[in-house]
Amino acid sequence: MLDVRSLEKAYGSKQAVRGISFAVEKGTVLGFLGPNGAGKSTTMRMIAGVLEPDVGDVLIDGKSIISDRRAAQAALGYLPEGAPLYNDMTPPEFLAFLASARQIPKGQRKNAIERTIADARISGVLGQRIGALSKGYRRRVGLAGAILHDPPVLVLDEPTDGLDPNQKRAVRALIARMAPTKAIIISTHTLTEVPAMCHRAVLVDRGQLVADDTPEGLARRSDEGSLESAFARLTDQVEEATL
Ligand SMILES: Nc1ncnc2c1ncn2[C@@H]1O[C@H](COP(=O)(O)OP(=O)(O)OP(=O)(O)O)[C@@H](O)[C@H]1O
Repeated sequence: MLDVRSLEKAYGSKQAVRGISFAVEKGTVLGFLGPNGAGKSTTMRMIAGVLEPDVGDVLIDGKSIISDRRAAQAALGYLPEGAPLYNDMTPPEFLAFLASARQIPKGQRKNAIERTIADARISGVLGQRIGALSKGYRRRVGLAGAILHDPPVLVLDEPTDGLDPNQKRAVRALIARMAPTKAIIISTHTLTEVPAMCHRAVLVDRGQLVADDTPEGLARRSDEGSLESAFARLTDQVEEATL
């Protein structure tokens, strides 16, 4: 359902992504892990079609993000890092705006917005301006925007960032509910939530993929058998290089 092929991206002389490939099938939640600066957000932005790769392509539901971008983006929901939102709008105004931009048929918009408000658990803040919401609620409104058109592929850059434990649990539950019918990629720095949330984990380091395994398989690659120690071992050189 999502096919990431040999992506490369440089910012000037900085090679941020150096040939990343992986595929995600329907029913899979993939944790996209790596240290700060590993290239996760850059890769996710290329998958979402907001940043053009220097090399490579991404197929979303069979459509190329390069040569058939509109069709590919129609099959994709993307929550960017620190999601940009329209601060003067209320959440329903924002969702109505997106429903129109996403060309959801007029007769289906009300239902889509109501379903999304319930799924993202934002019914308590519908009358408030997005700019006045707490960070956690803004994150959930961003998530609502990503799932409004019920896309088969979701790319979520740190969806639980800034949420309190209850909200984190609600987002994890929402992802679990959506998982059987979608291919989902989630980046997170909270390794403890990976086994609970993800079927597979891809670890990137300095722009390259260094592991692609189940969370349990990844954890077994360290002597201690924990995800934290496997993460440290597999990305160790970067830690030393930056000390
Ligand atoms: N717009 C940009 N211009 C120049 N360099 C950039 C830009 N965006 C990212 N980089 C660099 O590219 C590399 C990869 O950054 P990226 O944000 O993709 O990493 P990340 O894995 O998402 O990191 P984090 O976990 O800190 O969010 C880093 O070295 C970063 O400094």
